[in-house]
Order: sequence, then C-alpha cells, then structure tokens
Amino acid sequence: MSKALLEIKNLKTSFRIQDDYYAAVDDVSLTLNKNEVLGIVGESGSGKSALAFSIMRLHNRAKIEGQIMLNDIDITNASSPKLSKLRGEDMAMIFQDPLTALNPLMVVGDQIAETLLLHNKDMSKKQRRDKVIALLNTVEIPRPEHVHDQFPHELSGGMRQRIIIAIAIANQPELLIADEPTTALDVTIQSQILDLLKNLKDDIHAGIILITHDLGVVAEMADKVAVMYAGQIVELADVHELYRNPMHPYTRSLLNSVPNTKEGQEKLHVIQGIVPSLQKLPREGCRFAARIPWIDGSAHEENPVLHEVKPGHFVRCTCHSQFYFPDKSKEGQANGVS
Ligand SMILES: Nc1ncnc2c1ncn2[C@@H]1O[C@H](COP(=O)(O)OP(=O)(O)OP(=O)(O)O)[C@@H](O)[C@H]1O
Repeated sequence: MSKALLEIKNLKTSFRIQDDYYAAVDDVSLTLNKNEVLGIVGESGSGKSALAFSIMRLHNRAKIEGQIMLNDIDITNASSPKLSKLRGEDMAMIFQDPLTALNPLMVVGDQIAETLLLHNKDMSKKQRRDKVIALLNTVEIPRPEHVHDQFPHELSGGMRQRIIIAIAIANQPELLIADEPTTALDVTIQSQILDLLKNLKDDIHAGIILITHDLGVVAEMADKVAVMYAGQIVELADVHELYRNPMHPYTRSLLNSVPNTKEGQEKLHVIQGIVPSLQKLPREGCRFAARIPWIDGSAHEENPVLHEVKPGHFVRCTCHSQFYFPDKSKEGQANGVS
C-alpha cells in the first residue's frame, strides 16, 4: 500500500490557561491520502480549528504532543524556517474569514504574486503576472486582468474567498486545509464556493481536509469523515458508511438534528447542553456521557478508545451499543441525511 500523505498519531494540543494546560485536541490519530477529501465535523468548540492549526503549526504557545507526518516530514519537530517553506509549498490553508486573511493595503494580484515569489524566487515579473492571471481564471474570477489591480474592499465576499483559494493553491500544495471556507458568506455565495472547491478537487490532486458544521457539504464532497467531540475523534469512517450506519451517539444525534426532506421526519432531535469549555472538559471517561444522561453509566468505558467496529469504521466508547433516542419514534431515522 502506498504511503499516506498525512499521518497523525496520538496528537494532543494543549493551551495554557492560568496555571495548567488544557487539551483542545486529544488523542487524535488519522491518515489522509493524496486525492482524498477528509471531512471534519463537530459542534463549535469541538477542536476542529485547533486540529487544523496544529497541522499547519500555527499555534504559537500551544504544547503539541504526538506526531504529525506530512510526506515523511515530521511537522511536529520542524524548525521555523522549515515550517515557513512547508506552508504554502506543501500545505496551505483556506481560512474562515477572507477579509481578515487578506492585506487591505495591497491589490489582490500582488498578494497572490507574493505567495508565488516566496517559493519561486527565480520567476520573472512577467511570469508571475501570467501565473496570477491563470490562477484568477482557475478560481473563476471574471475579468481577471481588472481584478488583479483591485483592493480587497473593492471585491465581494465571494470574490475575496476566491482570492484566498487562489493564494492557497498558488504553489500546488499537496495538503489543502479548508477551515469553514463558507461560514462568512451568504447562502447563495456559499454554494458557488463549494462548487468551485468541488471542481478544484479533481484538478489539484491534493489531499483536502474540509472542516465544516454542514453535514450536507461533507456528504457531497468528502471521501471519509471524522466526527469530533470535545477534542477527540468519536467516529471515523468512509462517508457512505458513516451516513448509512452512524454509530456513536454524538454522530447519530448530529445527523438527527438536521432536517431532511425524506418522509417520516416528525421532529428534529435536539442535542441537550453544549460542548464544555476547555477547563470544564472531563479528562476521564466518555466525554459525551453528560449529554446522554438517560443512558446507563455502565455503558461507557472508563478510558474510551477508538474501536474498529468494521474495516475502516472506528467508534469511540462502547456506549454506542446501548444508545437509543429518548423519543423512541426518532429511532431508525439517524440515516436520514444522505
Ligand atoms: N489559543 C487558544 N487558547 C486557549 N483556548 C483555545 C485556543 N484556541 C482554541 N481554544 C479552545 O479550544 C477549544 C476548541 O476550539 P476550536 O476553535 O478548535 O473549536 P472548533 O470546533 O473549531 O469551533 P468553531 O466551529 O466554532 O470554529 C475551545 O474550547 C476553544 O475555546
């Protein structure tokens, strides 16, 4: 079997709050291959961005334990100059908010050219401009010659996100992380950006990590899905398997909280409570136990680990085998989103 593009083993990312360290990402292991899209889903505060920033090594003061390997390069222990070279060239990120990610004082064409220059010092000015125009075409910007010389504030939110995508793919990274790429955009623009990412997916041959709240987007774009809760992956499976056969109570609750157009959906499931803050996170036992109090405590493992319940389908904690929705009429509808 060919080697994975990205291999993460037992990653733990902790932030210092007052006098102690608290893990926002805890015991995360996963692999991603070239040309593969991994969707990461979970509620706000579940650690998705902390995971993405850990891979890019963009946390300044976090303590990172475990291992992140990108193409056999150990990112966890890479030096700052090495990381600067890796970012942009081997891995790149599309951020949530395109306005804050762009320099307001520089025309967008120059911002794309700057990224090219960082990793291709020998490119002539003319080559750079041609490449920028080609990239603007790739991200489907109309009148690229004109847009090249515009400032970010002169462009719409959707156009700005296209510029961010052009910057991210400028040096053909092998790993592309899109962290909620459509959150800051209105609904019609969201679908245009997702369509663009879908088209790019087949052209750039990168491994893509797509972080989103939107289970529909994951269903459409991802090959496999990791569901995160309170810093941990609670379920990981091929996308079809996960939607057909969700097992972890959190995955089932998430899927059942999404409206679908199929017949028989009487009422949406509400996941009681919220993801606890870092300092209040239970460090032992099943982290989801408090949100499914009707399930007997003995159903949970003392130290839940990911079990491979089927080839390639991993679930954390044994509580899934005893889980049911308190409203019995909802049982069996967990597969409703596809
Ligand atoms: N630099 C930091 N210092 C301290 N705590 C942090 C830091 N970054 C994130 N956290 C905490 O880590 C936890 C996970 O946050 P994270 O932003 O990764 O969640 P998320 O799943 O990406 O949420 P969202 O979907 O809202 O972006 C949260 O409790 C958050 O407050």
